[in-house]
Amino acid sequence: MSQQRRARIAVLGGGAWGTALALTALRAGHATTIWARDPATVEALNLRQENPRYLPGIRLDKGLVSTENLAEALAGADCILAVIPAQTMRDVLQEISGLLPVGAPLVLCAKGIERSTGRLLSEIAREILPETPIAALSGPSFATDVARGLPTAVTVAAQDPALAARLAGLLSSPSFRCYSSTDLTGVEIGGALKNVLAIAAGAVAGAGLGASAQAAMVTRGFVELRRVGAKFGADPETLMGLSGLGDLILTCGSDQSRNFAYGVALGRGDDLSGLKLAEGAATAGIAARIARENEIEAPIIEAVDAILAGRSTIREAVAALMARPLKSETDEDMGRAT
Ligand SMILES: NC(=O)C1=CN([C@@H]2O[C@H](COP(=O)(O)OP(=O)(O)OC[C@H]3O[C@@H](n4cnc5c(N)ncnc54)[C@H](OP(=O)(O)O)[C@@H]3O)[C@@H](O)[C@H]2O)C=CC1
Ligand SMILES: O=C(CO)COP(=O)(O)O
Repeated sequence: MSQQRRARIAVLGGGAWGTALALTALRAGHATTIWARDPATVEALNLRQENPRYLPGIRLDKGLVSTENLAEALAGADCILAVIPAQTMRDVLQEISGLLPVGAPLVLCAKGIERSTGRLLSEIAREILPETPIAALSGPSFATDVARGLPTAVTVAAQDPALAARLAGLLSSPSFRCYSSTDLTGVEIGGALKNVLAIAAGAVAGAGLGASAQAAMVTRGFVELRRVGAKFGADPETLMGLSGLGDLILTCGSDQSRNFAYGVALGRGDDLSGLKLAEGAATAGIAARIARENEIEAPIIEAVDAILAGRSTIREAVAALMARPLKSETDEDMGRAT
């Protein structure tokens, strides 16, 4: 879909993905303001066209504006991109309620499930901002690739098909292609759970268990992602798309993924403190709980949770996975995957 008129876009979050998405909005022709809470980041974005903390070494396009003032960032915005970690989303949405321009859609760009409640980010947003149209953006997209202008495709989902299509048109540019979807839940589940599976794949790599084990882990992990998705009412086709399978392919095999890198460190037995944001570490426990409470078979997600919680070692977890009762690879349970 072609680019739409010049709009005002507010991006909440001056991290790697917030900065990269702000660049895409700018490149799509929109007046774009980043809200960041860190004064040094605001100054670097405004005065030096760089974000040394989160995108070191990347020269940013001219024209990006940043502010520490939330009301200033949101004033007159036609669209708001929420790009802060999933576990902080509730607090930030509470901060912006009362400041949002009427009718301006909120696009959730974080990938995770709220640890304390098991809620998807769209559910939290609807709870706090009942009048605001809600959408989500997800898919295989490393911030550094996007900031460098490398070709990238993602999915933008909203329950209202017209809103999804409008946002896809608004945010697309020659190097950033947005597909639209009405399966908001599916897109959110895919993005949240692939992070947990990327930790599993990284742990297998870090523990030196081999490429074959890694492929098996990703494939069987994808079955679990589809099972959980089915329980939430996600369309299986969505999970086969950019936000499910696409993002798994990207993040389960690349050190560029912070979740994969976290898993590698876990597998090697390295110190995990000081690593970059790995959303899967926060989502694993709640994803495992959701699976248990809904009687969904999700042994890999449960293993990641058990390892992170110190209840199991990687070798014990892998041995337990290998010792599970033999079964058919596919059957009639949920999209034929078991
Ligand atoms: N990086 C990527 O390639 C991609 C990331 N994502 C998703 O985007 C989300 C954000 O990731 P990303 O930008 O990479 O993370 P970063 O760690 O790079 O940046 C996080 C940003 O959020 C800010 N922040 C953290 N907590 C709060 C808070 N309580 N209130 C306000 N601001 C806060 C940080 O501010 P401060 O510096 O002050 O701490 C920082 O600006 C994650 O859910 C991630 O999964 C999705 C696709 C790609
Ligand atoms: O979600 C991402 C790419 O699509 C980024 O992955 P990481 O958060 O693992 O770096």
